[in-house]
Amino acid sequence: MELQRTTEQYGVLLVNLGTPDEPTPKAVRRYLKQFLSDRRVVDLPRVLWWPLLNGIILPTRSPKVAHAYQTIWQDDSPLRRIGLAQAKSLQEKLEFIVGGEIPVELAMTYGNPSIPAGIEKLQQAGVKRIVVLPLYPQYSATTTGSVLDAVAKALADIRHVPEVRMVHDYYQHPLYINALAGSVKSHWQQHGQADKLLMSFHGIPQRYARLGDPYPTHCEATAKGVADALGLADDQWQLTYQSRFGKEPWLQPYTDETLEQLPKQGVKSLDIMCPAFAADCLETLEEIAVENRDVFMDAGGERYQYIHALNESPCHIKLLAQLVADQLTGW
Ligand SMILES: C=CC1=C(C)c2cc3[nH]c(cc4nc(cc5[nH]c(cc1n2)c(C)c5CCC(=O)O)C(CCC(=O)O)=C4C)c(C)c3C=C
Ligand SMILES: [Fe+2]
Ligand SMILES: [Fe+2]
Repeated sequence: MELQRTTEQYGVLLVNLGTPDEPTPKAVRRYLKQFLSDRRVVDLPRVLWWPLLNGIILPTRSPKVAHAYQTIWQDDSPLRRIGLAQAKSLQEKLEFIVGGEIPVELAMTYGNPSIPAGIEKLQQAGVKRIVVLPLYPQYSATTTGSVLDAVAKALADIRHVPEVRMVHDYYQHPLYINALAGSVKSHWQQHGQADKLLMSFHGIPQRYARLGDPYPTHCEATAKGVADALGLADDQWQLTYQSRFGKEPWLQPYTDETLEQLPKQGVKSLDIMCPAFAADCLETLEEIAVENRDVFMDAGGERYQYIHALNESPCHIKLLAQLVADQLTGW
C-alpha cells in the first residue's frame, strides 16, 4: 500500500465504550455518572434525569454493578485489557501491511484511557492525521455518535488540530462477516452445532430508532450476513437485543425473554454470540455467559454455549487493519 506522505504522520485512535478504573462502587459510580450523563445515551430532559440519576440510579446501581465487575475482573477490566491487546496487534499488523510505523492508541469514550489522553499521545508521537476507529460495527448515535462528540470536544482544547477521519460503521464488511462466521465454525468444530444460533445485540430504546438511529437495520444486516455465510435456515438462527435499561420499551425481541421461551419451543441446546461487541466485557462475560445461561437452563435448556467476541483474533485484527487502510488510501 502506498501512502502520499511519510507514514509517521498517520495515527489511529481505537475507541471503545469505557469501563471503570477499578471494580469498586466508587469507581463504578464515577464511570456510570460520566456515561449516563451523555445526552446521546439518555436523552431525557435534564430536570427529570438529574434527580433520578443522582438520587436513585447511581446509589443503587453502583454497588450492584461493582459486584458484577468483581466477578469478571482479571487484574484489569476485560474491555480495557482486550482493547490494549487489540491496539498492540493492530499496530503490528499495520506496520506489516503499510511498511512503516503507525501509532495506535486505545481510548475510551467514558473512563480511561480517555480520548483527550489518546489524542495527546498521538500528537506527541508526531501524528498529523488521525483515523478514529470506533469499535462499533453497527452505527448508533448512542455509541459511534458519542465518539465523534468526544473527539470534537477534545480537539476544541487544541490549537494545532490534526486532520481527522472516522470509520462510521462496518456492519456488513465482508471481513467482519467472515470473522464472525469463522468464529462460529471453529466453535462448532470443537463443541458441535447446537439446535440454534442466537445473535444477541446490545439494545437501544425503540424511540431512538424511530427518531432515525439506523442501529437496528445494521444489526439485522449483520445477523443475516452471518446466517447466510453459515448456510443457516431461518429456524436455525435468531436475532435478539440485550441489556435494556430503564422503563421505556427497547428494541425487541429481548434476549432474556427469548431464552426463557426457547426451551418450551423445543430448542434445548443453544449457541449464543454478541456481534455488536468487538471485545468481551461485562455485558458478554457476565450478562450473557453467566446470568442469561441461568435463564435458559432454568427454563428447561440443556446446553448453552457462549461464543466469544472477536477480541484479538487474527481475523479481527486483519479487519481492523483493512478499515484503517481504507481510510488512509487517497488521503
Ligand atoms: C442507558 C442507556 C444505554 C444505551 C443506550 C447503551 C447502548 C450501548 N452500549 C453498548 C456497549 C456497552 N455497554 C456497556 C455497559 C453499559 N451500558 C449501559 C447503558 C446503555 N448502553 C450501562 C448502564 C452499562 C454499564 C453496566 C450496567 O450498569 O449495566 C458495555 C460494557 C462495559 C464494560 O466495562 O464491560 C459495553 C461494551 C452498545 C454497543 C450500545 C448501543 C448500540
Ligand atoms: Fe451499553
Ligand atoms: Fe447490562
